[in-house]
Amino acid sequence: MTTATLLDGKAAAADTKRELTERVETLKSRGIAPGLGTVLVGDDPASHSYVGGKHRDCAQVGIASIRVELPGTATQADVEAAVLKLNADPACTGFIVQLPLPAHIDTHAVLELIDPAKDADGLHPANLGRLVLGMPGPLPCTPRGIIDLLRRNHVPVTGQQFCVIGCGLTVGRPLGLMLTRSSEHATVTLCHEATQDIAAHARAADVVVAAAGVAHLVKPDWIKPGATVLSVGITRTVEGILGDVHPDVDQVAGSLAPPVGGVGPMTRAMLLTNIVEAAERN
Ligand SMILES: Nc1nc(=O)c2c([nH]1)NC[C@@H]1CN(c3ccc(C(=O)N[C@@H](CCC(=O)O)C(=O)O)cc3)C=[N+]21
Repeated sequence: MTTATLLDGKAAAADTKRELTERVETLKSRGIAPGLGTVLVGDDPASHSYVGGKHRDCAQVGIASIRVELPGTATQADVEAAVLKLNADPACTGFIVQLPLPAHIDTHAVLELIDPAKDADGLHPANLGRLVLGMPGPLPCTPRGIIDLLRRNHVPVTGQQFCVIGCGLTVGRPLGLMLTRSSEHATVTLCHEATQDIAAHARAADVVVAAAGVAHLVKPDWIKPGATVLSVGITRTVEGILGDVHPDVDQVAGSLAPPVGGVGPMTRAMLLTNIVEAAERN
């Protein structure tokens, strides 16, 4: 039995960061200093580790970073005040509010307060609307990272059949929108909790994207031999990180993005790309 070719997100992210370092130099020579802001609420260790990674990335490519941390007891008004402050801060050219926010916070109200021109996640309603309309603007980082990872590995997209499992705000939903744009023109089946026979949809696909957050959901017999598979969702257990794709899928797939070192590093690289592009637009 053969094993799938690795879709190496770490290597692709390193290439992206090299390209961005040059663009940041050019911006600085024109007197523009890009700066990423992050708003982190509460003390979830995973969120702290992600945000820490984002600031390390910024330092690598020469982007300044502004870190705002609020306690888990922060009120709606506290979180909204932090957003308004970054909107007004000229040193911050783009920022994100790390999700998920604590349950007592109205996430949509917070996202809607972000200045759309500083929305580094592409999750403001105006920017999601621009995506639907095919207008230029910041794009959600994980779907953008998925498409870029496929492109850098010469995996065909146009005309291909995609099965996207999970239709959350940060991955599945915007990925479906991006893949069906005229620049990609893929055919997409978006599956979710109420889908009957997800396995049958997956078996019909040239590319399967698993972003449901259910450990080992996608089994080897769900995959058409030679298909491309991306394991995006993760579940943290005491034994370690489990992806949405069962490890034995490696024996059937043609290429595979693993749950660690796959799409994650590309998500971070696309955040930097959004920051640089926003600075270039202004
Ligand atoms: N407003 C907002 N925007 C996001 O983009 C966002 C978010 N909130 N909340 C959480 C999810 C998750 N996410 C990841 C980013 C990088 C890795 C990543 O770099 N992972 C490393 C491993 C890191 C580890 O060990 O945990 C890897 O795959 O090699 C993972 C997950 C961004 N998200």
